[in-house]
Amino acid sequence: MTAVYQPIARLLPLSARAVGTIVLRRSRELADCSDTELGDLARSVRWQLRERPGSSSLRIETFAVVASAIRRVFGFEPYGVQIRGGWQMSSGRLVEMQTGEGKTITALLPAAFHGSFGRGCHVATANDYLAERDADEMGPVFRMLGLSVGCVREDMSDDDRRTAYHCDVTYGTGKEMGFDFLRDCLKRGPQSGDAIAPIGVNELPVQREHYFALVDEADSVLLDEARTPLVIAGPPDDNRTEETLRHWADSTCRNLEPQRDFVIEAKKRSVELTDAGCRRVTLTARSASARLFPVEQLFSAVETALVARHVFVRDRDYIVNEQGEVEIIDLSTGRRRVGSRWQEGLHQAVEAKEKLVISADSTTSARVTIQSYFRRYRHLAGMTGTAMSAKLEFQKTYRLRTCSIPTHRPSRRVARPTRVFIDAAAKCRAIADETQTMIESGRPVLIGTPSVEASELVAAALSEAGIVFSLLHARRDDVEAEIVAAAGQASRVTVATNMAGRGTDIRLEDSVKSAGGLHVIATERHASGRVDRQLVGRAGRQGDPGTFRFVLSLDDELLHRLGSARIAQLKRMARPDAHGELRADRWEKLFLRTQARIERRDRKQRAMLLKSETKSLAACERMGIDPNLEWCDL
Ligand SMILES: Nc1ncnc2c1ncn2[C@@H]1O[C@H](COP(=O)(O)OP(=O)(O)OP(=O)(O)O)[C@@H](O)[C@H]1O
Repeated sequence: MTAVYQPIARLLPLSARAVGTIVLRRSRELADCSDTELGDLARSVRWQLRERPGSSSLRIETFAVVASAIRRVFGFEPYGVQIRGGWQMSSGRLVEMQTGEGKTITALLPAAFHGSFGRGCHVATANDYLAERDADEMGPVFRMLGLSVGCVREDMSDDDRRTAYHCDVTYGTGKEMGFDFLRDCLKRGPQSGDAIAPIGVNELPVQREHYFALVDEADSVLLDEARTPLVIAGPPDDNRTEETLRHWADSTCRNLEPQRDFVIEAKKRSVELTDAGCRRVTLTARSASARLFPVEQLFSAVETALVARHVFVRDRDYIVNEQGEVEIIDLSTGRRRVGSRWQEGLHQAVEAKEKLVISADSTTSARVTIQSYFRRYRHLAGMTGTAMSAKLEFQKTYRLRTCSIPTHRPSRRVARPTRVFIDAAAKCRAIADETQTMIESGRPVLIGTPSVEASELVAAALSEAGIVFSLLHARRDDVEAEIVAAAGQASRVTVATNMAGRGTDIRLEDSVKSAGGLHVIATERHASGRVDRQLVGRAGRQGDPGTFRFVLSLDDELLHRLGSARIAQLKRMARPDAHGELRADRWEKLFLRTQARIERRDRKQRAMLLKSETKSLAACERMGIDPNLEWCDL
């Protein structure tokens, strides 16, 4: 009978390519057996694997069984390159597979393999939409093999979370998993020392051991999000004094003048008061309660208020939701970071600027960096379309070796030459013209913008040109799945922030494929080149036709880091044509150089965070205390 495991006689050494051939051959042999027989075979292989976890023959059989289940559920079998990618991940590698090559299906192979050991396999993705989508769509494959699947979401109760983590395979965002780990640390309490008993102590943890994590969109989860540690806030400080201070600082900073009273450090996103500014602050009238603050605290509050007013922009860095709360927008994903708050009074300063109720400033109870959270896993693997450029960082930080998997079919994605304009208005006009040309030929267009604010600017230009479009950004995340599902229809125009730039699979109608596929217009270069490559990777997937173009301007957010004086100077030097267009061959380099500089700075910032974390971990280890709990008196 086909559904009986037969060890493969001669196995090693085997190349990943040969593994692909063997797995496919074996999975085709399993085509005749019933679903029940396949499930029984999966169970029997699983028990044997627990006895002999290192057996390559059993791993191949597991892959063949998963490949067979994929064919039954989706109607197609995995490609040889997907099996190669899955094999590398099951061996603890980080795999670069081009955008649209089918990484979600590929992940089933290593996830089912490691999920077989009954110790939990965590599939960490970049956002809730992807986690839920993948758990729903991939669930039937795991269930056919007798493996349980769960998904952790932000709004879940502890009991539901515990159930999800007790499944063989658990989907969720990297952040949510990190926060669950921290909440478990708080429940456990410090391992030694006279610490204050935490809230919820003695409750059961929700997570089990950290056995295997497979990180999807690995560069976003492990690098971009790793610049800020995950923090759980403790009990708030007294709020009345805070409120007085923030309101006073906000009204004071309105009377201060840039350059004379304060200097903005655009690169560091900070503001410093000059001597004249300090004098002006000291002389500003204060209410009785504001007089209680020492002068240094007043300076610092005014500087924070100035940052809130001049550096942080509504609808780019944050939105104000219907409940009148400030919600931070993650610049690399374009999504709201629910529950996240800026520290050191900045959140309150933004609330004062927006005339909202000032929330209490919280203290920190527990924290962990993304780096040290994922280094806890016994086995770590990952996949993304953009890994090779950060290969060294992955190796150094996570001890992850990166390998690149070729595409199944040659890519038919074509880059159209970049266009650069003198200002945002000229750029938006050109975007509207190009969109009009594309929709006339029956092609859908995806216009990627870096912020809610920028997407509304483009939207206004399209409306003016009479173009109908759908808008997707952090304030409209409830209609995300609907908009993405329609984005591949003929002549459909979608304007989206980075939310649609990663992971989204825009499926094309047949007529669209013959018209030339999806056209992506990237309206700015992002602070990271990887994010740009992800956005243009929405076109030309799975060997489909597709094109993309960068349309930039000297008003772009990326160039703000150069400072307003330098931008004004560049504009004076520029020689635009009658439509405001510049010679891209000369100007594109400016964008690429600025981007490279920011990437270097971000890399350094992550390295520094890891260094300081490593030091404090070593100190905690020497003292035998839990390094994630802040109330421990170090
Ligand atoms: N073996 C296969 N045969 C046919 N279609 C496939 C196969 N594998 C995946 N696909 C399809 O390819 C499309 C792209 O898949 P998916 O979104 O997983 O790509 P991806 O590599 O994760 O892309 P991205 O990097 O943009 O997230 C999906 O519609 C999926 O159903």
